[in-house]
Amino acid sequence: MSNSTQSAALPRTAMIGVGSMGGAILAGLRAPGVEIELPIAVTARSVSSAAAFEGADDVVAYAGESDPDANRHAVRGAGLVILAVKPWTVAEAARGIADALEPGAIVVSVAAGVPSSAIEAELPEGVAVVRAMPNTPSHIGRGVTGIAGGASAGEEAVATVRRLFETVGEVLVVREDQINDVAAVSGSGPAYVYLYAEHMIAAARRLGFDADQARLLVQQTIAGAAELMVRSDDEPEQLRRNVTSPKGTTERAVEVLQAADWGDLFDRALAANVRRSEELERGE
Ligand SMILES: NC(=O)C1=CN([C@@H]2O[C@H](COP(=O)(O)OP(=O)(O)OC[C@H]3O[C@@H](n4cnc5c(N)ncnc54)[C@H](OP(=O)(O)O)[C@@H]3O)[C@@H](O)[C@H]2O)C=CC1
Ligand SMILES: O=C(O)[C@@H]1CCC=N1
Repeated sequence: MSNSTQSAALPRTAMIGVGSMGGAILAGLRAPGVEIELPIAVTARSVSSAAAFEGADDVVAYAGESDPDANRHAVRGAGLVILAVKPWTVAEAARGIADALEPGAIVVSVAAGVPSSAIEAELPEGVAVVRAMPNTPSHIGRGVTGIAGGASAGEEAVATVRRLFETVGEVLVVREDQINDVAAVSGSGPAYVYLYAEHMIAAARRLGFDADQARLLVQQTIAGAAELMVRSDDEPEQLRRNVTSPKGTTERAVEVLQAADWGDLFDRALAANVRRSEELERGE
């Protein structure tokens, strides 16, 4: 990797689809201090989604509903193109932009269950395809993204995509056959945390706290515990033991929780997630 690849501003970037995930990456890219050639071009299907960017000087938005060539307009002049549409529409989106892509463009797909080969089949020679599996905390620069180059992607393309996702959090380069596992752990992971938060808030309310009180107690507990885990050299198990005084109150609650066999529960949940990626790969 050359020094210029490491230090240069990110190239002009187009984002095809700017919903939950595309929007989170975009928010991270628009944060102060991120060096990227502007404007970032984004597309949505509906006029109402694109209208959210009216008046922005760093983003230009197109809507397929009013402009059938929206995606093609967006990718013109872009060195990086992020496909952030639903998995079952990725191949069609790639086909639609194929002849408008800049030579040497890098196409990054964040879709679950869409192999790079399926995207490469729609694109001209010389376009590098990289898979990425980010997560929504990218919105605040705290994402984690697994990336894997397809057969068309050389080291430099993977390095550029790495720099892209490093602007919105941490990056792990993996083999493409590990992307489904990344989706199961960290791509979907925030949902598991929010599910835990939902249940803790509901349980706190049943103890008698009002909605604001319950939200404050649970939100700050999760945020504080997560930040402590990130900053500490201790493993989560030790951090748990630090809370669990012998013969104390935590011990009793943890005993109840452990009885639910979380190991088996998480094995089954992650396996179900991976199976869904495999179904998507088969077009189901
Ligand atoms: N959500 C997540 O946490 C994660 C999602 N992913 C992947 O990200 C991808 C997008 O998921 P998500 O963001 O949740 O989905 P959303 O439904 O939130 O967003 C989809 C976006 O695509 C737009 N869109 C639909 N069709 C087109 C089209 N033909 N051309 C341009 N834009 C179009 C939609 O526009 P409109 O708003 O007008 O409908 C919307 O902006 C999926 O492939 C998913 O696997 C990966 C990791 C995590
Ligand atoms: O639920 C999904 O399919 C996407 C992929 C990972 C997170 N969200």
